Amino acid sequence: MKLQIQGIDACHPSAAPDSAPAIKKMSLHIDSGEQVALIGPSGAGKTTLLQVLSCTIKPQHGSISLNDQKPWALSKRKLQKLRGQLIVAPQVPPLPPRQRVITSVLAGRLPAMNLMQSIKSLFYPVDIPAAHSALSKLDLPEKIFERVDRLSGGERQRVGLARLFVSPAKLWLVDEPLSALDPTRARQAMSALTETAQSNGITLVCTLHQVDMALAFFTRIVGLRHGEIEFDLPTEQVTPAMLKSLYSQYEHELLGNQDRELIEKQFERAAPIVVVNNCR
Ligand SMILES: Nc1ncnc2c1ncn2[C@@H]1O[C@H](COP(=O)(O)OP(=O)(O)OP(=O)(O)O)[C@@H](O)[C@H]1O
Repeated sequence: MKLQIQGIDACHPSAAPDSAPAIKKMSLHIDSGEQVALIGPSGAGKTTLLQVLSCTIKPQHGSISLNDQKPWALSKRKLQKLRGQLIVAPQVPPLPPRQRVITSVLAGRLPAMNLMQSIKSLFYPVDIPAAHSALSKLDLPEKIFERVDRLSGGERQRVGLARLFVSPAKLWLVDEPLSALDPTRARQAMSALTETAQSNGITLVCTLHQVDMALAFFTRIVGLRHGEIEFDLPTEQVTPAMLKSLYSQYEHELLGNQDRELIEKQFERAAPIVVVNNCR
């Protein structure tokens, strides 16, 4: 799916009336099948941008189009149909506690279903092989019939990501997919997401706090700060100086607990990290 925003201002519906827009005069074009990482300090507007792209937040100014359709000019029914062509993976997936993992995973198909199909699917999870295959990509197939409230935080996050793999959507909007994952699992998940998206021609837009992951797995990086795009570049053109400027006054977010020299070396690395696919 192709995305285009032009001169967008956007605010959260619950924001104070006098607050500055979370997204300011932003323009961005993303081609069908592209994989883009959104990085930047906390509060930069990454999640808000995903909400604008998912047609959850209506911009105050500017225009947006998805596959050349202007969502906010569509009828309710057509807007719903358009939303069915995309899927959002929030940072904390909304998983009903007593639900089985299989049902939660297959819920990835709900946005593309009508009401009757959705209700039926909640009671009769029919496609066990698809759920199993999706969970296997994240090394979690043995939990397929487990209850969601018996999973760890990282396992829940992986269930939320497994939804993407069963969805027919052509646009994946993924918010902080690695926040509850250890480094090995994080690489495994990132590898599964980018490889599956690429082989299925899916457009992937993903917010990340882990800059090294963004540099290792994405070909295009958009740096956001204070609701504006500070840079939008092919990964190989992103320099340590740009990253320092993007995170200036927020260096703790960039460096975390790692040594500055180590992370600078990571920025300079051109080749992707070697991914361990089976880490059990
Ligand atoms: N539900 C909300 N209601 C009102 N304002 C909000 C809401 N969510 C975010 N904001 C504001 O919008 C701005 C952008 O927030 P956003 O969540 O998009 O940033 P972010 O870059 O995703 O941050 P983080 O990395 O911490 O998730 C911030 O100033 C924030 O305070």
